Amino acid sequence: MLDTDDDDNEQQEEENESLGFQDETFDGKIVDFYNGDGSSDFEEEGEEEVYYYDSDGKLVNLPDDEFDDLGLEVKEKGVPAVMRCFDRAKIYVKAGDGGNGVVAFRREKYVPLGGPSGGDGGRGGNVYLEVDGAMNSLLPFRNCVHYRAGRGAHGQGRMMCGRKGEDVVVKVAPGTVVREAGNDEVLLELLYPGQRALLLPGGRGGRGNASFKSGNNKVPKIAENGEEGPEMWLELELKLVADVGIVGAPNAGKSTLLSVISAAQPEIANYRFTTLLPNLGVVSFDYDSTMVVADLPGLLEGAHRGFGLGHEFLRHTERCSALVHVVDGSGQQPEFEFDAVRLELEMFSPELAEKPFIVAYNKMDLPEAYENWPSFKEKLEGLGIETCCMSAVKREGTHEVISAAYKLLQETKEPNEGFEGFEDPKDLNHVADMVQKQRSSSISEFEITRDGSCSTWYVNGAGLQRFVQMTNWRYIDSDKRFQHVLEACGVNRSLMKLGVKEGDTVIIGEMEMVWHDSAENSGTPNMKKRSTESIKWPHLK
Ligand SMILES: Nc1nc2c(ncn2[C@@H]2O[C@H](COP(=O)(O)OP(=O)(O)OP(=O)(O)O)[C@@H](O)[C@H]2O)c(=O)[nH]1
Ligand SMILES: [Mg+2]
Repeated sequence: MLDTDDDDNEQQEEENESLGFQDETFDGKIVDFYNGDGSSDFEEEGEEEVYYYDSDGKLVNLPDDEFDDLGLEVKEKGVPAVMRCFDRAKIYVKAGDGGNGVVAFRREKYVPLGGPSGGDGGRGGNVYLEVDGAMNSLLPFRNCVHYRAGRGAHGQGRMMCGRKGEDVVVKVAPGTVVREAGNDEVLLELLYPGQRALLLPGGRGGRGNASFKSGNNKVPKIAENGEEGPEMWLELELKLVADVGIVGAPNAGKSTLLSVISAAQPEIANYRFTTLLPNLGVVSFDYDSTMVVADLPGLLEGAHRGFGLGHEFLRHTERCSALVHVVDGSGQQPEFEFDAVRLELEMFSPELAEKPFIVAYNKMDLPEAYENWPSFKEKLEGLGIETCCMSAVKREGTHEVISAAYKLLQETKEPNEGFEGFEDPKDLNHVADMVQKQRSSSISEFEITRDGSCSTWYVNGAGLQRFVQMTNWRYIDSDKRFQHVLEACGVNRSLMKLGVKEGDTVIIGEMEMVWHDSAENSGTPNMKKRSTESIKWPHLK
């Protein structure tokens, strides 16, 4: 019998550990932060200390104010991986490179001088972000982090242009906020199923020699490389789009309420933290009036310090217009439980605490809840808080609760507040427009810097770097065109003004060049590649 108990205990401990419960043996006694009935062991023993996990994972106690001074990050501790990953993700996206153009000449019987016929390369594939209504988390990004669009096919003879690269469509959940990694500025808010944003346009295909034909040069032996596709690391953050959020302590009956009022089937069980990820349900009253309700994980006293599941998930309520606060009436002190959860909401964000809410006193079918109800009601009504009682399991009073929530919603809701700008699908492409604008910057905009030893010059300019990258040095005429462009856009002049000397190194984009004061046959200043092979400069981005 004893053995079985021990086994059971061990199993429970393991479960708790994986769930992030903060029961821990400390100084030989069991410390339980929260007893589930609104009381805590510290209080019963008259202790005021705060316990936290230090860097070695040991439980230490500290007075409250000193704890705050420490600024410790304990939130993530013990939070299950599934919870940590479902609403934040970091992904890499890259648009496809353009295909290369080719040099070819038409050779045909009875067509003696067929002329250049090298086709252009195909455009690289684009990267799109699309809202998938069936997704409710960002968990798929745990397994797949890199998204690359296909490269365009190379051009071919007979004026044949290359095929366009395959697009990549990254599906995200409704309510996903997109930022560039390391930058707080929001790039996109993807709210409604079906919304699609062009994020990165594919690289342009390189031109084949047919495109270079001109009156001066009727047999051009030149073709371009395809343009490299832009790349980016993105940070995705999910903020669920719901009208009403159900909050409350663990095991209060939040999921049961959602299952009764909507067709959602969240997991319901008689233990704390059954719900680890928020669930959404659609409540419909009649044909036109529906509202989306989110059932959130349980909130504990001390959640802002990382107790229980922490309170990170509360940001999903930021888009809710109203809250339903479910209180377990069968607990020993429902008022205490109510206050503790309210305090956590306030600590998370003052705006959240200011959202209109109603209190749903649950489990009225149990005698202890029934007995406590009058005093609870009296206390909250004294504070001017709207309170309803219900038994979610027996489906009694739930309609009143949800009707009251709907009424609150009607009073407060401002449709799509703050996101009107993104409603127009054209606006969703503003990131792509920005990337495109950056890429098409003029080659005459550049800046010249010089390193400490004075013999290396760096020419920086997006347009110029792109030109260097697209120059295909295998073709004879490329070098000539390169020299001509440098001359025309003023790089040579600027370098000479700054005092460049024979043999100095000039770095443009990924290319390393050597400066010559006068070229062998022309007598004009010139730059030559360091070797016949293109030398990629490793430190430059
Ligand atoms: N007697 C009674 N039990 C209820 C009632 N509502 C919920 N329960 C029970 O309370 C337990 C917890 O219910 P859940 O709906 O999982 O509670 P929760 O608030 O979602 O819990 P977490 O997800 O763990 O935070 C389950 O065993 C339910 O059957 C009720 O009105 N009366
Ligand atoms: Mg639940």
